[in-house]
Amino acid sequence: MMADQFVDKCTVCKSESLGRYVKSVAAIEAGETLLLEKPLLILPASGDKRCTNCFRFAQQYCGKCLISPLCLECERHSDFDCKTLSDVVSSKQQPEIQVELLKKYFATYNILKCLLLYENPETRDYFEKMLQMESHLDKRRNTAVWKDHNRAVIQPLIKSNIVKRLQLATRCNEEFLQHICGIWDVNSYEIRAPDSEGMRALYLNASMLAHNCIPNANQAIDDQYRIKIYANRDIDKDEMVTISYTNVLMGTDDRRNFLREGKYFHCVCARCEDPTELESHMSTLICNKCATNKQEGYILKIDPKTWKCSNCQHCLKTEQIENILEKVKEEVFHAQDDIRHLEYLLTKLTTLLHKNHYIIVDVKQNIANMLRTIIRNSLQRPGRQLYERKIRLCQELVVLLHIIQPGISRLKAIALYEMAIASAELYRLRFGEDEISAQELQEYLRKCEAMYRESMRLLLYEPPETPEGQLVKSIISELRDLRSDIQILDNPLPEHDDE
Ligand SMILES: C[S@@+](CC[C@H](N)C(=O)[O-])C[C@H]1O[C@@H](n2cnc3c(N)ncnc32)[C@H](O)[C@@H]1O
Repeated sequence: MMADQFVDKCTVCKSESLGRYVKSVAAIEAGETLLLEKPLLILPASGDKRCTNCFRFAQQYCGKCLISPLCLECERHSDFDCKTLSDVVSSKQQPEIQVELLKKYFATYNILKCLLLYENPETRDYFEKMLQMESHLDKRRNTAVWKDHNRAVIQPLIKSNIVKRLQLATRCNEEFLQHICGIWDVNSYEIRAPDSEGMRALYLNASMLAHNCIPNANQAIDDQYRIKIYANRDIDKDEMVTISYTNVLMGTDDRRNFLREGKYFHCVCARCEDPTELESHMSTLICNKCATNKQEGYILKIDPKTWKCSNCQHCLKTEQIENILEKVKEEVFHAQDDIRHLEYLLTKLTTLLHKNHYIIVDVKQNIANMLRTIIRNSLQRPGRQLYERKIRLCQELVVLLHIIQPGISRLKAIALYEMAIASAELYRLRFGEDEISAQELQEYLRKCEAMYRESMRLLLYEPPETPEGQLVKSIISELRDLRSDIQILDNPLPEHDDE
């Protein structure tokens, strides 16, 4: 449970607008580890009931304390938690603990886990540090999320009488419990559960990093739920160290909404403030007036209410754009899982949206994923068009990622890896059909080798026990095969003389 500190090159500062944030006090090189930290606590995602011992889905309760959720395979959980809770639950003191209420509103257990940090003298300091985290209590007061927590967690917890028996009893009023709920909503990281679904983890130090949509640091979580923060580019002395709280493949409106609704701030980073999103055009529409006149015009958001063509100055209201996007999203939804339909839609949408628009990128990602499955599961060798299409999609994604994730990027590494696999297969196929010479094949395979190497370079800083870390092993094995092919092409076997 020990919380590890940031390296000496980082320090925690405070400002009016950001609260606490992390800054570099010396130059940092791309790839340098800035923090490796164990979680303070892991909790299920909202609506899930997970085993408090192993985090698989829970089907029963601990036979001793009666309220800790467990899976069918786990019989025990933390000795301290179990003893504290069973003492409380089995005590004859009045008013009686409403165990059934706690079970019915099982999210109450998440807050109990936080309160148990205080009960345990060994973790009490961590609990107090947790309380210093930002909860945006005032911005959340009486909002839908506040009311939800009140209904499903806080009131049942208070009515169950359990908090009255804890050492924290006098502090455990609605406001205090809302503060803890807010801390989790604002500061927790989404992590992968054993079944690959999501759960949440809280880290005392990693929670202090500010957000930027083009961050200079990446986060990675290993199989023991430790978080690693590393620089994704060189960071100058006195720069703010930032990570991204959002998905980089979302458009500005969606990123800003996510940050406003979940993290309670308005992002003013370089990407959000630029209507072209640093020329990536991930939210740009095509001006059909200009297109009719065979001109190129891009419709960009120039203020919260207006979108304007960069060429003919034609304006649209934000509601009009929202209606267009709503319809497009519906069409995409109906085309799900049908690769031909998605390809058709893509052709249709490119007259309406920029080729890098986030909806187009999403459709392309869907197609690329389906192609991966088709290529992998084909009994016969898949047709070359499939490989060509896959390569093109990966190339386009890599070009886009150079703009929106310019430094060390996991997504770029994966796209390069998939591009290298498909390219090597395609060139081998073309060689097999006598379409390219041995020398050309060798040149192409060398290009694939360069892609694999670049992919590996981008994944070097990922902890080995993550899917991306494991990918490095696959790349090494692919590289070995590739090099052996290149070598054979260098020294072809002598022609077999049949006579
Ligand atoms: C995970 S916490 C970061 C630590 C927090 N500043 C503190 O003092 O505990 C997230 C909160 O930090 C602030 N924050 C982070 N990045 C920000 C940014 N780019 N602009 C404004 N506020 C930001 C917001 O208040 C946000 O809800």
